[in-house]
Amino acid sequence: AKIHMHRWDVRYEFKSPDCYKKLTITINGKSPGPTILAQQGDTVIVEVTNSLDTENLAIHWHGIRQIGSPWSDGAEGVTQCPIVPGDTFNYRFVVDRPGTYMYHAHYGMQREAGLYGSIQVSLPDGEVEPFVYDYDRSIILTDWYHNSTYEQAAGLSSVNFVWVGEPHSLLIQGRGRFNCSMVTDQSVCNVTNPECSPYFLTAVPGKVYRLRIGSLTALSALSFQIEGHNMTVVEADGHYVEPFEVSNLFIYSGETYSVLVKADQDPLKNYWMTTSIVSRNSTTPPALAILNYYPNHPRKPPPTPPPVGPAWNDVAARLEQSRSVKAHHGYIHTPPPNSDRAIVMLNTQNKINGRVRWSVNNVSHDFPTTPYLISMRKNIKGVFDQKPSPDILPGYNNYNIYSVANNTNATAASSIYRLKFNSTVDVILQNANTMTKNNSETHPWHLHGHDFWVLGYGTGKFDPDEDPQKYNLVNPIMKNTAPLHPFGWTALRFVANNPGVWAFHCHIESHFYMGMGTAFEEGIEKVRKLPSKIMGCGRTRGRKLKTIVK
Ligand SMILES: O=C1O[C@H]([C@@H](O)CO)C(O)=C1O
Repeated sequence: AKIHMHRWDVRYEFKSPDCYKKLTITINGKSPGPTILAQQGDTVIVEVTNSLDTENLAIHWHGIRQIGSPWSDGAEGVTQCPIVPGDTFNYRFVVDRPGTYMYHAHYGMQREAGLYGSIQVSLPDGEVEPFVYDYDRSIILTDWYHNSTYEQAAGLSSVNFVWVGEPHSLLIQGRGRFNCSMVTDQSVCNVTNPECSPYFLTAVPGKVYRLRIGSLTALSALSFQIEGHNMTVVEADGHYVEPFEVSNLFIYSGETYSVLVKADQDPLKNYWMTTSIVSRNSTTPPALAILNYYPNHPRKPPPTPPPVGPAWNDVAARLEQSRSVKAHHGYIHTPPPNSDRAIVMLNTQNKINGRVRWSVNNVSHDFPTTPYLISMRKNIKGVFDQKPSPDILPGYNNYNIYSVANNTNATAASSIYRLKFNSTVDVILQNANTMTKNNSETHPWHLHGHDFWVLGYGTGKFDPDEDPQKYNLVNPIMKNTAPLHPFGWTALRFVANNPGVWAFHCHIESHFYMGMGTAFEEGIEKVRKLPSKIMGCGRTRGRKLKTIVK
Protein backbone atom coordinates (compact mmCIF):
# COMPACT_ATOMS: atom_id res chain seq x y z
CA ALA A 1 0.00 0.00 0.00
CA LYS A 2 1.16 3.49 -0.84
CA ILE A 3 1.09 6.72 1.11
CA HIS A 4 -0.27 9.77 -0.72
CA MET A 5 0.81 13.08 0.73
CA HIS A 6 -1.13 16.22 -0.17
CA ARG A 7 -0.42 19.77 0.96
CA TRP A 8 -3.42 22.05 0.80
CA ASP A 9 -3.61 25.75 1.34
CA VAL A 10 -7.21 26.83 1.98
CA ARG A 11 -8.13 30.47 1.45
CA TYR A 12 -10.77 32.90 0.22
CA GLU A 13 -10.39 34.19 -3.32
CA PHE A 14 -12.68 36.00 -5.72
CA LYS A 15 -13.95 33.53 -8.30
CA SER A 16 -16.72 33.64 -10.87
CA PRO A 17 -17.96 30.05 -11.19
CA ASP A 18 -21.31 31.23 -12.58
CA CYS A 19 -19.84 34.46 -14.07
CA TYR A 20 -20.77 36.40 -10.91
CA LYS A 21 -17.78 37.46 -8.80
CA LYS A 22 -17.97 36.00 -5.31
CA LEU A 23 -15.67 35.18 -2.44
CA THR A 24 -14.99 31.47 -2.80
CA ILE A 25 -13.05 29.07 -0.63
CA THR A 26 -10.31 27.51 -2.71
CA ILE A 27 -7.80 24.72 -2.19
CA ASN A 28 -4.44 25.55 -3.76
CA GLY A 29 -6.27 28.16 -5.81
CA LYS A 30 -9.06 25.91 -7.05
CA SER A 31 -12.73 25.19 -6.44
CA PRO A 32 -13.56 22.29 -6.82
CA GLY A 33 -10.30 21.32 -5.19
CA PRO A 34 -7.82 18.69 -6.36
CA THR A 35 -9.07 15.14 -6.89
CA ILE A 36 -7.62 12.59 -4.48
CA LEU A 37 -6.63 9.44 -6.37
CA ALA A 38 -5.67 6.33 -4.45
CA GLN A 39 -5.88 2.57 -4.53
CA GLN A 40 -7.75 0.44 -2.02
CA GLY A 41 -5.68 0.04 1.15
CA ASP A 42 -3.57 3.14 0.55
CA THR A 43 -3.02 5.81 3.19
CA VAL A 44 -3.93 9.39 2.40
CA ILE A 45 -2.36 12.25 4.32
CA VAL A 46 -3.67 15.74 3.75
CA GLU A 47 -1.78 18.53 5.43
CA VAL A 48 -4.31 21.34 5.57
CA THR A 49 -3.24 24.91 6.24
CA ASN A 50 -6.05 27.25 7.19
CA SER A 51 -5.29 30.50 5.37
CA LEU A 52 -8.87 31.77 5.70
CA ASP A 53 -7.44 34.30 8.17
CA THR A 54 -10.71 35.07 9.96
CA GLU A 55 -12.47 31.73 9.95
CA ASN A 56 -12.09 28.26 11.44
CA LEU A 57 -11.97 25.18 9.26
CA ALA A 58 -12.57 21.42 9.25
CA ILE A 59 -12.70 19.00 6.30
CA HIS A 60 -14.79 15.83 6.13
CA TRP A 61 -13.88 12.83 3.95
CA HIS A 62 -17.35 11.87 2.90
CA GLY A 63 -17.86 8.12 2.57
CA ILE A 64 -14.50 7.16 4.08
CA ARG A 65 -15.30 5.21 7.24
CA GLN A 66 -12.18 6.19 9.19
CA ILE A 67 -11.76 2.77 10.77
CA GLY A 68 -9.14 3.23 13.48
CA SER A 69 -8.88 6.98 12.80
CA PRO A 70 -12.14 8.54 14.09
CA TRP A 71 -10.28 11.79 14.83
CA SER A 72 -9.67 12.27 11.09
CA ASP A 73 -13.37 12.38 10.19
CA GLY A 74 -13.32 16.17 10.08
CA ALA A 75 -16.70 16.76 11.73
CA GLU A 76 -16.07 19.85 13.82
CA GLY A 77 -17.76 19.59 17.22
CA VAL A 78 -17.96 15.80 16.93
CA THR A 79 -14.46 14.50 16.22
CA GLN A 80 -12.18 17.51 16.46
CA CYS A 81 -11.72 21.13 17.44
CA PRO A 82 -11.70 23.40 14.41
CA ILE A 83 -8.44 24.28 12.68
CA VAL A 84 -7.89 27.89 13.66
CA PRO A 85 -6.62 30.48 11.16
CA GLY A 86 -2.92 30.08 10.42
CA ASP A 87 -2.81 26.57 11.83
CA THR A 88 -1.96 23.36 9.99
CA PHE A 89 -3.69 20.05 10.64
CA ASN A 90 -2.88 16.60 9.26
CA TYR A 91 -5.71 14.34 8.23
CA ARG A 92 -4.50 10.77 7.89
CA PHE A 93 -6.73 7.87 6.89
CA VAL A 94 -6.82 4.60 4.98
CA VAL A 95 -9.08 4.29 1.96
CA ASP A 96 -10.28 0.77 2.61
CA ARG A 97 -12.81 0.35 -0.19
CA PRO A 98 -12.77 1.16 -3.90
CA GLY A 99 -15.33 3.62 -5.20
CA THR A 100 -16.40 7.21 -5.61
CA TYR A 101 -16.25 9.52 -2.62
CA MET A 102 -15.99 13.23 -1.92
CA TYR A 103 -14.56 15.67 0.56
CA HIS A 104 -15.95 18.98 1.77
CA ALA A 105 -15.80 21.52 4.57
CA HIS A 106 -17.64 20.56 7.78
CA TYR A 107 -17.54 23.74 9.79
CA GLY A 108 -20.56 26.04 10.03
CA MET A 109 -22.07 26.43 6.56
CA GLN A 110 -18.66 26.61 4.92
CA ARG A 111 -19.18 23.78 2.43
CA GLU A 112 -21.37 25.91 0.23
CA ALA A 113 -18.62 28.53 -0.12
CA GLY A 114 -16.81 26.16 -2.46
CA LEU A 115 -14.58 23.85 -0.41
CA TYR A 116 -15.18 20.45 -1.98
CA GLY A 117 -13.74 17.86 -4.32
CA SER A 118 -13.62 14.23 -5.42
CA ILE A 119 -11.99 11.13 -4.02
CA GLN A 120 -11.52 8.19 -6.38
CA VAL A 121 -10.36 4.90 -4.97
CA SER A 122 -9.35 2.28 -7.50
CA LEU A 123 -9.25 -1.50 -7.11
CA PRO A 124 -6.12 -3.40 -6.11
CA ASP A 125 -3.94 -4.49 -9.04
CA GLY A 126 -5.42 -7.45 -10.88
CA GLU A 127 -9.01 -6.95 -9.67
CA VAL A 128 -11.71 -5.72 -12.04
CA GLU A 129 -15.08 -4.01 -11.68
CA PRO A 130 -18.25 -5.88 -12.65
CA PHE A 131 -18.69 -3.57 -15.67
CA VAL A 132 -16.50 -2.24 -18.45
CA TYR A 133 -15.77 1.26 -19.65
CA ASP A 134 -13.08 3.09 -21.55
CA TYR A 135 -12.64 6.30 -19.55
CA ASP A 136 -13.88 7.80 -16.33
CA ARG A 137 -14.63 11.36 -15.19
CA SER A 138 -15.67 12.85 -11.86
CA ILE A 139 -18.43 15.44 -11.88
CA ILE A 140 -19.66 17.12 -8.73
CA LEU A 141 -22.95 18.97 -8.84
CA THR A 142 -23.57 21.90 -6.50
CA ASP A 143 -25.92 24.80 -6.08
CA TRP A 144 -24.49 28.25 -5.64
CA TYR A 145 -25.50 31.35 -3.70
CA HIS A 146 -24.12 34.83 -4.15
CA ASN A 147 -24.81 35.67 -0.51
CA SER A 148 -22.13 34.88 2.01
CA THR A 149 -22.49 31.97 4.40
CA TYR A 150 -22.35 34.53 7.23
CA GLU A 151 -25.37 36.35 5.89
CA GLN A 152 -27.26 33.08 5.49
CA ALA A 153 -26.35 31.72 8.91
CA ALA A 154 -27.34 34.99 10.58
CA GLY A 155 -30.71 34.93 8.84
CA LEU A 156 -31.41 31.31 9.74
CA SER A 157 -30.57 31.72 13.41
CA SER A 158 -32.30 35.04 14.08
CA VAL A 159 -35.74 35.44 15.60
CA ASN A 160 -36.72 37.29 12.44
CA PHE A 161 -36.06 34.15 10.44
CA VAL A 162 -34.66 34.78 6.97
CA TRP A 163 -34.75 31.68 4.78
CA VAL A 164 -31.80 31.20 2.39
CA GLY A 165 -34.17 30.94 -0.56
CA GLU A 166 -33.46 29.27 -3.86
CA PRO A 167 -29.84 29.24 -5.10
CA HIS A 168 -28.68 31.74 -7.69
CA SER A 169 -27.41 29.00 -9.97
CA LEU A 170 -26.44 25.36 -10.28
CA LEU A 171 -22.88 24.31 -11.02
CA ILE A 172 -21.62 21.28 -12.91
CA GLN A 173 -18.06 20.55 -11.76
CA GLY A 174 -17.77 24.14 -10.55
CA ARG A 175 -19.23 25.84 -13.62
CA GLY A 176 -22.60 27.46 -14.16
CA ARG A 177 -24.11 30.55 -15.64
CA PHE A 178 -25.95 33.34 -13.90
CA ASN A 179 -27.99 35.69 -16.05
CA CYS A 180 -25.62 38.68 -16.01
CA SER A 181 -28.17 40.91 -17.66
CA MET A 182 -29.68 41.17 -14.17
CA VAL A 183 -26.47 42.82 -12.96
CA THR A 184 -25.49 46.24 -14.26
CA ASP A 185 -21.85 46.20 -13.19
CA GLN A 186 -19.82 44.28 -15.79
CA SER A 187 -16.91 43.90 -13.41
CA VAL A 188 -19.17 41.88 -11.09
CA CYS A 189 -20.84 39.67 -13.66
CA ASN A 190 -19.42 39.00 -17.10
CA VAL A 191 -20.48 36.09 -19.30
CA THR A 192 -17.21 36.16 -21.23
CA ASN A 193 -15.21 35.29 -18.11
CA PRO A 194 -13.45 31.98 -18.90
CA GLU A 195 -14.08 30.81 -15.30
CA CYS A 196 -17.73 30.30 -16.19
CA SER A 197 -17.38 28.73 -19.60
CA PRO A 198 -19.45 25.55 -19.54
CA TYR A 199 -18.00 22.26 -18.41
CA PHE A 200 -17.53 19.88 -21.32
CA LEU A 201 -16.75 16.21 -21.60
CA THR A 202 -15.11 15.13 -24.81
CA ALA A 203 -16.24 11.71 -25.96
CA VAL A 204 -14.73 9.58 -28.66
CA PRO A 205 -17.55 8.05 -30.74
CA GLY A 206 -18.26 4.46 -29.75
CA LYS A 207 -16.48 4.61 -26.40
CA VAL A 208 -18.09 4.03 -22.99
CA TYR A 209 -17.68 6.66 -20.27
CA ARG A 210 -18.01 6.12 -16.57
CA LEU A 211 -19.28 9.32 -15.02
CA ARG A 212 -18.71 9.47 -11.30
CA ILE A 213 -21.43 11.92 -10.35
CA GLY A 214 -21.64 13.34 -6.85
CA SER A 215 -23.93 15.95 -5.35
CA LEU A 216 -22.85 18.40 -2.69
CA THR A 217 -25.70 20.84 -3.02
CA ALA A 218 -26.46 23.12 -0.10
CA LEU A 219 -30.19 22.72 -0.56
CA SER A 220 -31.33 21.27 -3.85
CA ALA A 221 -32.34 17.78 -4.86
CA LEU A 222 -31.29 17.33 -8.48
CA SER A 223 -31.98 15.51 -11.66
CA PHE A 224 -29.10 15.00 -14.11
CA GLN A 225 -29.71 14.15 -17.77
CA ILE A 226 -27.83 13.88 -21.04
CA GLU A 227 -29.67 14.73 -24.21
CA GLY A 228 -30.21 11.65 -26.38
CA HIS A 229 -28.34 9.26 -24.08
CA ASN A 230 -29.52 6.87 -21.42
CA MET A 231 -27.31 6.11 -18.45
CA THR A 232 -26.70 2.77 -16.75
CA VAL A 233 -26.37 3.09 -12.97
CA VAL A 234 -23.53 0.84 -11.74
CA GLU A 235 -22.28 2.26 -8.45
CA ALA A 236 -23.78 4.10 -5.50
CA ASP A 237 -21.72 5.52 -2.59
CA GLY A 238 -18.89 3.07 -3.27
CA HIS A 239 -21.05 -0.04 -3.74
CA TYR A 240 -21.81 -1.85 -6.98
CA VAL A 241 -25.40 -1.57 -8.13
CA GLU A 242 -27.34 -4.22 -10.04
CA PRO A 243 -27.25 -2.26 -13.32
CA PHE A 244 -30.37 -0.41 -14.41
CA GLU A 245 -30.96 2.16 -17.07
CA VAL A 246 -32.33 5.66 -16.56
CA SER A 247 -32.99 8.64 -18.78
CA ASN A 248 -32.41 10.95 -15.84
CA LEU A 249 -30.54 10.41 -12.59
CA PHE A 250 -32.02 11.75 -9.37
CA ILE A 251 -29.26 12.62 -6.95
CA TYR A 252 -29.43 14.06 -3.44
CA SER A 253 -26.80 16.01 -1.57
CA GLY A 254 -24.17 13.65 -0.19
CA GLU A 255 -24.76 10.86 -2.69
CA THR A 256 -22.43 9.59 -5.41
CA TYR A 257 -23.34 7.43 -8.40
CA SER A 258 -21.37 6.00 -11.27
CA VAL A 259 -23.25 5.79 -14.53
CA LEU A 260 -22.07 4.36 -17.84
CA VAL A 261 -22.77 6.36 -20.98
CA LYS A 262 -22.06 5.08 -24.46
CA ALA A 263 -21.14 7.69 -27.05
CA ASP A 264 -23.32 6.08 -29.70
CA GLN A 265 -25.27 9.05 -31.07
CA ASP A 266 -24.70 11.29 -34.10
CA PRO A 267 -20.98 12.17 -33.87
CA LEU A 268 -21.43 15.29 -36.00
CA LYS A 269 -23.00 17.25 -33.16
CA ASN A 270 -22.62 17.96 -29.47
CA TYR A 271 -25.26 17.18 -26.82
CA TRP A 272 -26.44 18.92 -23.68
CA MET A 273 -25.81 17.61 -20.22
CA THR A 274 -28.07 19.39 -17.74
CA THR A 275 -28.97 19.36 -14.10
CA SER A 276 -32.20 20.78 -12.71
CA ILE A 277 -33.88 21.13 -9.34
CA VAL A 278 -36.57 18.74 -8.15
CA SER A 279 -38.53 18.52 -4.90
CA ARG A 280 -38.76 22.31 -4.56
CA ASN A 281 -40.68 24.61 -6.87
CA SER A 282 -37.48 26.43 -7.68
CA THR A 283 -36.83 29.50 -9.79
CA THR A 284 -33.21 28.49 -10.34
CA PRO A 285 -32.53 27.64 -14.01
CA PRO A 286 -30.87 24.33 -14.96
CA ALA A 287 -27.10 24.23 -15.38
CA LEU A 288 -25.83 23.35 -18.84
CA ALA A 289 -22.73 21.39 -19.79
CA ILE A 290 -21.70 19.85 -23.09
CA LEU A 291 -21.14 16.28 -24.16
CA ASN A 292 -18.66 16.94 -26.92
CA TYR A 293 -18.27 14.35 -29.63
CA TYR A 294 -14.69 14.33 -30.86
CA PRO A 295 -13.58 16.07 -33.10
CA ASN A 296 -16.32 18.74 -32.88
CA HIS A 297 -15.34 21.95 -31.16
CA PRO A 298 -16.09 21.54 -27.44
CA ARG A 299 -17.84 24.90 -27.30
CA LYS A 300 -20.03 24.26 -30.33
CA PRO A 301 -23.53 24.56 -28.94
CA PRO A 302 -25.84 21.62 -29.58
CA PRO A 303 -28.37 22.49 -32.34
CA THR A 304 -31.32 21.47 -30.16
CA PRO A 305 -32.80 22.98 -27.00
CA PRO A 306 -31.51 21.50 -23.73
CA PRO A 307 -33.59 18.63 -22.33
CA VAL A 308 -36.14 19.66 -19.76
CA GLY A 309 -35.81 17.88 -16.42
CA PRO A 310 -38.66 16.01 -14.75
CA ALA A 311 -41.50 17.77 -12.96
CA TRP A 312 -40.28 19.09 -9.60
CA ASN A 313 -43.21 17.59 -7.71
CA ASP A 314 -43.19 14.07 -9.14
CA VAL A 315 -42.35 12.30 -5.87
CA ALA A 316 -43.43 8.91 -7.24
CA ALA A 317 -40.71 8.95 -9.93
CA ARG A 318 -38.05 9.72 -7.35
CA LEU A 319 -39.31 7.08 -4.95
CA GLU A 320 -39.27 4.53 -7.74
CA GLN A 321 -35.68 5.31 -8.66
CA SER A 322 -34.60 5.13 -5.00
CA ARG A 323 -36.16 1.69 -4.80
CA SER A 324 -34.38 0.54 -7.97
CA VAL A 325 -30.95 0.89 -6.38
CA LYS A 326 -30.03 -2.65 -5.24
CA ALA A 327 -26.76 -4.43 -4.60
CA HIS A 328 -25.07 -6.02 -7.61
CA HIS A 329 -25.70 -9.79 -7.53
CA GLY A 330 -22.05 -10.75 -7.16
CA TYR A 331 -21.43 -8.18 -4.42
CA ILE A 332 -24.21 -8.55 -1.89
CA HIS A 333 -23.39 -7.92 1.76
CA THR A 334 -26.21 -9.69 3.51
CA PRO A 335 -27.51 -7.68 6.46
CA PRO A 336 -28.07 -9.31 9.85
CA PRO A 337 -31.62 -10.70 9.75
CA ASN A 338 -32.71 -8.83 12.87
CA SER A 339 -31.80 -5.67 14.68
CA ASP A 340 -31.03 -5.22 18.35
CA ARG A 341 -32.55 -1.80 18.48
CA ALA A 342 -34.87 0.26 16.29
CA ILE A 343 -34.87 4.02 16.47
CA VAL A 344 -37.76 5.81 14.83
CA MET A 345 -36.68 9.34 13.99
CA LEU A 346 -39.57 11.69 13.39
CA ASN A 347 -38.34 14.67 11.33
CA THR A 348 -40.19 17.87 12.12
CA GLN A 349 -39.84 21.57 11.63
CA ASN A 350 -40.43 23.46 14.86
CA LYS A 351 -40.22 26.82 16.46
CA ILE A 352 -37.95 26.80 19.48
CA ASN A 353 -37.44 30.00 21.48
CA GLY A 354 -38.92 31.91 18.57
CA ARG A 355 -36.53 30.42 16.03
CA VAL A 356 -37.31 28.06 13.17
CA ARG A 357 -35.52 24.77 13.76
CA TRP A 358 -35.56 21.16 12.61
CA SER A 359 -35.91 18.35 15.13
CA VAL A 360 -35.68 14.62 15.48
CA ASN A 361 -38.13 13.27 18.04
CA ASN A 362 -38.56 16.82 19.33
CA VAL A 363 -34.85 17.32 19.89
CA SER A 364 -33.15 19.94 17.75
CA HIS A 365 -29.45 19.40 17.80
CA ASP A 366 -26.97 21.88 19.22
CA PHE A 367 -23.28 21.04 19.05
CA PRO A 368 -21.27 21.35 22.25
CA THR A 369 -18.11 23.45 22.18
CA THR A 370 -16.16 20.41 23.36
CA PRO A 371 -16.20 17.70 20.65
CA TYR A 372 -17.95 14.48 21.71
CA LEU A 373 -15.06 12.23 20.73
CA ILE A 374 -12.75 14.04 23.11
CA SER A 375 -15.12 14.55 26.02
CA MET A 376 -16.29 10.93 25.93
CA ARG A 377 -12.88 9.37 25.43
CA LYS A 378 -11.26 11.53 28.10
CA ASN A 379 -14.23 11.45 30.42
CA ILE A 380 -14.69 15.22 30.61
CA LYS A 381 -18.02 15.62 32.37
CA GLY A 382 -20.77 18.12 31.92
CA VAL A 383 -20.11 19.26 28.37
CA PHE A 384 -23.26 17.90 26.70
CA ASP A 385 -26.78 16.88 27.65
CA GLN A 386 -26.61 13.41 29.15
CA LYS A 387 -30.31 12.64 28.83
CA PRO A 388 -30.33 10.46 25.70
CA SER A 389 -32.50 11.38 22.75
CA PRO A 390 -35.61 9.15 22.69
CA ASP A 391 -35.77 6.08 20.40
CA ILE A 392 -39.31 7.06 19.52
CA LEU A 393 -41.28 10.21 20.14
CA PRO A 394 -43.56 9.80 23.15
CA GLY A 395 -47.04 9.83 21.64
CA TYR A 396 -45.68 8.89 18.19
CA ASN A 397 -48.67 6.64 17.49
CA ASN A 398 -51.00 9.61 17.64
CA TYR A 399 -48.78 11.96 15.65
CA ASN A 400 -50.42 13.02 12.41
CA ILE A 401 -47.63 13.43 9.84
CA TYR A 402 -50.01 15.30 7.51
CA SER A 403 -50.87 18.09 9.89
CA VAL A 404 -48.91 21.31 10.21
CA ALA A 405 -46.24 20.76 12.86
CA ASN A 406 -47.10 22.60 16.04
CA ASN A 407 -45.40 20.34 18.55
CA THR A 408 -44.37 22.98 21.00
CA ASN A 409 -42.50 20.46 23.17
CA ALA A 410 -39.41 20.56 20.99
CA THR A 411 -36.21 21.62 22.69
CA ALA A 412 -32.65 22.24 21.56
CA ALA A 413 -30.14 19.86 23.12
CA SER A 414 -26.71 18.34 22.53
CA SER A 415 -27.80 14.84 23.52
CA ILE A 416 -26.80 11.91 21.30
CA TYR A 417 -27.43 8.17 20.96
CA ARG A 418 -25.10 5.69 22.64
CA LEU A 419 -25.02 2.31 20.91
CA LYS A 420 -23.91 -1.04 22.21
CA PHE A 421 -20.71 -1.99 20.45
CA ASN A 422 -21.27 -4.47 17.61
CA SER A 423 -25.04 -4.23 17.92
CA THR A 424 -27.29 -4.01 14.87
CA VAL A 425 -29.26 -0.80 14.76
CA ASP A 426 -32.26 0.13 12.62
CA VAL A 427 -33.05 3.75 11.98
CA ILE A 428 -36.43 4.55 10.53
CA LEU A 429 -36.52 8.10 9.26
CA GLN A 430 -40.08 9.37 9.27
CA ASN A 431 -41.02 12.49 7.37
CA ALA A 432 -43.87 14.83 8.24
CA ASN A 433 -45.53 18.07 7.30
CA THR A 434 -43.45 21.18 7.89
CA MET A 435 -44.84 24.35 9.46
CA THR A 436 -46.21 25.18 6.01
CA LYS A 437 -49.56 23.68 5.04
CA ASN A 438 -49.42 20.68 2.65
CA ASN A 439 -45.64 20.71 2.59
CA SER A 440 -43.08 18.04 3.31
CA GLU A 441 -39.50 18.25 2.07
CA THR A 442 -36.80 15.87 0.88
CA HIS A 443 -34.01 15.26 3.41
CA PRO A 444 -30.89 13.34 2.42
CA TRP A 445 -29.51 11.76 5.62
CA HIS A 446 -25.80 11.07 5.82
CA LEU A 447 -24.09 8.76 8.30
CA HIS A 448 -20.43 9.19 9.16
CA GLY A 449 -18.16 6.23 9.92
CA HIS A 450 -20.41 3.54 8.37
CA ASP A 451 -22.34 2.34 5.41
CA PHE A 452 -25.90 1.33 6.14
CA TRP A 453 -28.18 -1.05 4.31
CA VAL A 454 -31.20 0.62 2.79
CA LEU A 455 -33.96 -1.77 3.81
CA GLY A 456 -36.86 0.12 2.30
CA TYR A 457 -38.65 3.31 1.38
CA GLY A 458 -42.33 3.85 2.06
CA THR A 459 -45.02 6.44 1.75
CA GLY A 460 -47.08 7.73 4.66
CA LYS A 461 -46.53 6.75 8.22
CA PHE A 462 -44.28 3.82 9.06
CA ASP A 463 -46.18 0.87 10.50
CA PRO A 464 -43.90 -0.91 13.00
CA ASP A 465 -45.88 -4.17 12.67
CA GLU A 466 -46.39 -4.40 8.92
CA ASP A 467 -43.60 -2.48 7.21
CA PRO A 468 -40.54 -4.37 8.58
CA GLN A 469 -41.95 -7.49 6.96
CA LYS A 470 -41.45 -5.83 3.60
CA TYR A 471 -37.80 -4.95 4.24
CA ASN A 472 -35.40 -6.00 1.52
CA LEU A 473 -33.00 -8.35 3.33
CA VAL A 474 -32.00 -10.11 0.12
CA ASN A 475 -30.02 -7.57 -1.88
CA PRO A 476 -30.21 -4.16 -0.20
CA ILE A 477 -27.69 -1.58 -1.36
CA MET A 478 -25.25 -0.20 1.17
CA LYS A 479 -24.86 3.57 1.18
CA ASN A 480 -23.76 6.41 3.39
CA THR A 481 -26.50 8.83 2.32
CA ALA A 482 -30.15 8.09 1.56
CA PRO A 483 -33.08 10.37 0.83
CA LEU A 484 -36.14 10.69 3.00
CA HIS A 485 -38.91 11.53 0.57
CA PRO A 486 -41.80 13.93 1.29
CA PHE A 487 -44.45 12.39 3.60
CA GLY A 488 -42.55 9.10 3.49
CA TRP A 489 -40.17 6.94 5.49
CA THR A 490 -36.78 5.36 4.89
CA ALA A 491 -35.53 2.35 6.85
CA LEU A 492 -31.77 1.85 7.38
CA ARG A 493 -29.74 -0.81 9.20
CA PHE A 494 -26.12 -0.68 10.28
CA VAL A 495 -23.76 -2.49 12.60
CA ALA A 496 -22.25 -0.30 15.32
CA ASN A 497 -18.74 -1.71 14.93
CA ASN A 498 -16.58 1.36 14.38
CA PRO A 499 -15.25 2.76 17.67
CA GLY A 500 -15.84 6.48 17.82
CA VAL A 501 -18.52 9.14 17.71
CA TRP A 502 -20.24 9.67 14.37
CA ALA A 503 -22.45 12.42 13.08
CA PHE A 504 -25.75 11.52 11.44
CA HIS A 505 -27.52 14.43 9.80
CA CYS A 506 -29.53 15.93 7.01
CA HIS A 507 -27.03 16.89 4.31
CA ILE A 508 -28.88 20.10 3.48
CA GLU A 509 -26.48 22.72 4.78
CA SER A 510 -29.11 25.02 6.25
CA HIS A 511 -31.15 22.19 7.80
CA PHE A 512 -28.08 20.79 9.55
CA TYR A 513 -27.32 24.29 10.77
CA MET A 514 -30.91 24.50 12.05
CA GLY A 515 -30.44 21.40 14.21
CA MET A 516 -31.32 18.52 11.88
CA GLY A 517 -28.86 15.96 13.07
CA THR A 518 -27.52 13.91 15.92
CA ALA A 519 -24.57 11.62 16.64
CA PHE A 520 -23.95 7.99 17.58
CA GLU A 521 -21.33 6.80 20.04
CA GLU A 522 -20.08 3.22 19.98
CA GLY A 523 -17.06 1.50 21.52
CA ILE A 524 -15.56 4.77 22.78
CA GLU A 525 -13.36 2.81 25.19
CA LYS A 526 -11.77 1.06 22.21
CA VAL A 527 -10.59 4.30 20.59
CA ARG A 528 -6.80 4.59 20.68
CA LYS A 529 -4.99 7.56 22.20
CA LEU A 530 -6.34 10.74 20.68
CA PRO A 531 -3.87 12.97 18.82
CA SER A 532 -3.36 16.20 20.72
CA LYS A 533 -3.81 18.17 17.48
CA ILE A 534 -7.59 17.63 17.59
CA MET A 535 -7.81 19.48 20.92
CA GLY A 536 -7.63 23.07 22.03
CA CYS A 537 -11.26 24.16 22.21
CA GLY A 538 -13.88 24.18 24.96
CA ARG A 539 -13.00 22.07 27.97
CA THR A 540 -10.12 20.40 26.12
CA ARG A 541 -8.13 23.61 26.43
CA GLY A 542 -5.36 23.97 29.01
CA ARG A 543 -6.32 20.82 30.91
CA LYS A 544 -2.86 19.99 32.15
CA LEU A 545 -2.28 23.50 33.39
CA LYS A 546 -5.56 23.43 35.28
CA THR A 547 -4.60 20.29 37.20
CA ILE A 548 -1.25 21.76 38.21
CA VAL A 549 -2.80 25.00 39.49
CA LYS A 550 -5.21 22.97 41.63
O1 LIG B 1 -36.04 25.12 6.62
C1 LIG B 1 -36.74 25.68 5.80
O2 LIG B 1 -37.43 26.85 6.00
C2 LIG B 1 -38.11 27.16 4.78
C3 LIG B 1 -39.58 27.27 5.00
O3 LIG B 1 -40.07 26.06 5.52
C4 LIG B 1 -39.90 28.36 5.98
O4 LIG B 1 -39.64 29.61 5.41
C5 LIG B 1 -37.82 26.07 3.89
O5 LIG B 1 -38.28 25.97 2.67
C6 LIG B 1 -36.99 25.20 4.49
O6 LIG B 1 -36.50 24.10 3.95
